[in-house]
Parts: sequence; C-alpha cells; structure tokens
Amino acid sequence: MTETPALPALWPAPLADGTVHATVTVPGSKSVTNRALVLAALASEPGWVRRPLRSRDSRLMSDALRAMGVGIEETVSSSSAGSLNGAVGGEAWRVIPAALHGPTTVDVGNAGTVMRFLPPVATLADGDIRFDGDPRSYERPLGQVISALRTLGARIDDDGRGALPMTVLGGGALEGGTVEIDASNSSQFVSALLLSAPRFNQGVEVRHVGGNLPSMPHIRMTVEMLRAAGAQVDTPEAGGEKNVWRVTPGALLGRDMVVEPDLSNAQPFLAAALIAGGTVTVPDWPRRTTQPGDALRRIFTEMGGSCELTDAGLVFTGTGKIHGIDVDLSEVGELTPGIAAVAALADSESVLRGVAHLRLHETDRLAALTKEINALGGDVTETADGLHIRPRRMHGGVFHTYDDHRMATAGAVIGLAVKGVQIENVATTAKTLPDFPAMWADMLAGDVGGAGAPGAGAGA
Ligand SMILES: O=C(O)C1=C[C@@H](OP(=O)(O)O)[C@@H](O)[C@H](O)C1
Ligand SMILES: C=C(OP(=O)(O)O)C(=O)O
Repeated sequence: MTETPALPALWPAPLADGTVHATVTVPGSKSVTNRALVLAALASEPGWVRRPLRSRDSRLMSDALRAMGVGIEETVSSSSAGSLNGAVGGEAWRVIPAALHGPTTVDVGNAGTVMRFLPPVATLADGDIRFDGDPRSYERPLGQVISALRTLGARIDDDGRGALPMTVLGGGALEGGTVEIDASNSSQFVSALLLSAPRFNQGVEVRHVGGNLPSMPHIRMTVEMLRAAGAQVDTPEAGGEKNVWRVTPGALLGRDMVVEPDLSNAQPFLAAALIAGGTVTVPDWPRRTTQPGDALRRIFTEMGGSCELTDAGLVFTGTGKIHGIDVDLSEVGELTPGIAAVAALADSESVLRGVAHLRLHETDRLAALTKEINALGGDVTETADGLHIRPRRMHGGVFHTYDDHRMATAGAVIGLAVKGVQIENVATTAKTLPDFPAMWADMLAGDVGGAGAPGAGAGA
C-alpha cells in the first residue's frame, strides 16, 4: 500500500483524470467490531474477534474495556478461521473477560458506540467509571441512556444536562427490568441497553416511545450479534410488540466472531466508480448482512451505477453519468454525507429525507454539508429532515470537515470531479478508516482508463 506522508492541514483532493479500475479491500466494520468487543468482554469465557477494525473508535473501545479489567491480546493469526470467503489468516484479538472494576476514566473520543454502549457495561463494574471525551461528546445526546440506567437501578453522577462528562458509580451488578426510552435521536440508545442486558439480574425490556426510530439495521445488528453470542432476545420482527425488545438474563458465550468489511466505508470508493466511470470491486462483501451500507447496492444503482455480487466480492460499475434521487435515508443515516456528495454532481436534483437526527452526529451534518457544498458553488438547502440538492457547476476551495470522518470522505468524492478541492483535516478519517488518503491514492493508481475529465455533469 502507498505510504502516507504526514498529512497536510489542507489535503489536496485528487482529481480523477480517467476511469477508475480498482479492487479495494475495506477494513472491518466499526459497528460490528465495537459490538463484538462488548459482547466478548461480557462473556463467561474467552473469545476471538477476527479481522477487527483498527481505528480510533475501536481503539477507544478496546482501551476502555482494558481499563475496566478485560484482557485484549492483539495477534496475527495464520489460521483460516479469520476468513470470510476461505482466505487464510488476518488479525485477531483474543478477548479475556474478567470481573469489571473501577476506578477509571473512559475516553469516548467522539465515538457514539463508546459513549452509549459502555455506560451500561460500567454499571456491572465494581467502582467508579468516569466518562469523558472530545468537546463534541458533551453535545451528543446521552440523557435517555442515563435515565434508563437509573430506572434499571444504576447510580450515576452527572450535571443534569443529559450528556458527558458523567460518572457511573458501578455497584458490580444491575437489577434491570422494564424501561421506556425515546430513541428517536439515536438507535444507539436501544442497542446500548440490549447489549449488556444478558448480564442484568432481570435482563431488560426496552420500550421505545416517541418519534421515528432511526437506523433500524443497526438495532437488528445488535439483536443478531446478541443471539450469536447465546442470548435470548425477543423482537418486534419475531412477532413481538412494535418497538419493544426483551433480553433474558443468562451467560454470554465466548465466540469466534469474524468482522465483515465496513460497507459504509466502502461508500466513497463505490462513489468514485459512479463519478469517474469504471469499476471498483470490494472483496468479501457479505451476501447477507445487517450493515446499512448494503443499501448502497440499491441507492447507487438508482443513481446510475450497476453492481453484481460475485465470488470476488461486490463488483460496482459506473459510467460517470449520475442521476439525482429522492430517498428516505432514516434507516441508513450514516450514508447521507456520501450520497449528498454524489448528488451534488448529478444531472438532476435530489431530496434526502428522514435524517433530522444527523444534526446530532459527529457534527451537525445537515448544516455542515449545506455550508461546505455551497462554499464550492453548489446549491443545497436544509429541510426539516434532510437536504434538497440541486446540482450546479462547482469550483475548488477548502472543504471543512468539523472533525467528521464522513465529511472528509464526502469532500474527497466531490474532489474527484471538481478541480482544486482541499480537505481540511483529512486525518479525521482515522475515526473509522485507518489510512484513507493512501487507500484513495491506491484506488486512483489502479486506474487503467483513458484520459479525459470524468463524466460528472456538474464537475469542473
Ligand atoms: O449502532 C451503531 O453502530 C450505529 C448506529 C447509527 O447511529 P444513529 O442511530 O445515532 O444514527 C449510525 O449512524 C452510527 O454510525 C453507528
Ligand atoms: C454517526 C456515526 O458515528 P458514531 O458511532 O460516532 O455515532 C458515523 O460513523 O456516521
């Protein structure tokens, strides 16, 4: 892989000067890795997490679990158990559960999975677990998790704002029981309470009351991974009451979990084929998955691409001609920045709906996308629950990222078609992708297409 030199404060996004032809191996899923770590840490016996994502968010998760007493040994395995499609070897983390204890401080960075999934774990520890993080973590909502845990028997010291910093006064166990929460701001509130619930004395019944619950695939991911670890979970899908999940108390098993590639992080690479034309292949694309990124097969096909799931992985082809789209993204909100970037280069307008909760993500993504695309000459307006994007010829300039990995990759996508785009703080991609600039350069170097500007209608 191309070596990344020290990253400049303003990273010149490379222009695609021909079609793209590349095979891009995408690192493991953030959402799967961080769930696998939590479940393995709460198990009654050691287990393995294979092909984990190694990034800032997964590092924060493993450091936090270690600080509470869990053993995590990082090894490179040569066995075939770490493969998805028969390939041999890969990185594997051995997770050795232990009695959880404080006192310690958990740095959540700006990782939603760490700030929401770990407070319930901390209630099981003996001692005080303080939670702190990046400035943005003080603004991201946590109040529903804090009040739910109190209802279930936890003692928590906070300043009453429903956000970090706060301290869980772990008592070594949690009673559990039934709790109502409004998870319309983040599906992670539900996932957080379910993941630790097999270890609560009474398990849990979580009842979502409130507006539309976003990111349902991520809740299904939680349920499937809990079941794979031996938990009994009742869900609305399995004939249960709508918006009610029940987890029975019981031991979690030490499993051998293989992490799928992060399909949401495949997005910028697939977008490159859509914009520049050509083909990008992503190996190990799962045939069945709960990851929301799988929806890209449908969404990017509607926007002008075509794809085939083969033994080599997902083979995605674009022509450089992009169509606008009217789409509800509430189930797959984390795909919005990448879709907005492509939509800004389309031949017709787009309406992205159902994602008001993105205002509470790494940054206010609706405001940030509007401001930054418009600063390059685009024409985006914020709606109550999304974006209205009218493609317009764009020009170069600085694309600010607000410490948001998906803003940085969205800017790089636009930069493929618009000359002179500079991404401020591209290093923020390390939240979930270890080496995005090198991967991007490698993808473009794989180009065997002819010269000429990419076919994007609104490009420079
Ligand atoms: O549970 C998870 O792993 C995630 C759930 C989603 O959160 P929201 O429901 O807050 O959007 C998603 O956007 C985030 O990237 C990861
Ligand atoms: C919303 C996201 O992250 P987090 O896990 O921090 O919520 C994201 O990755 O798009």
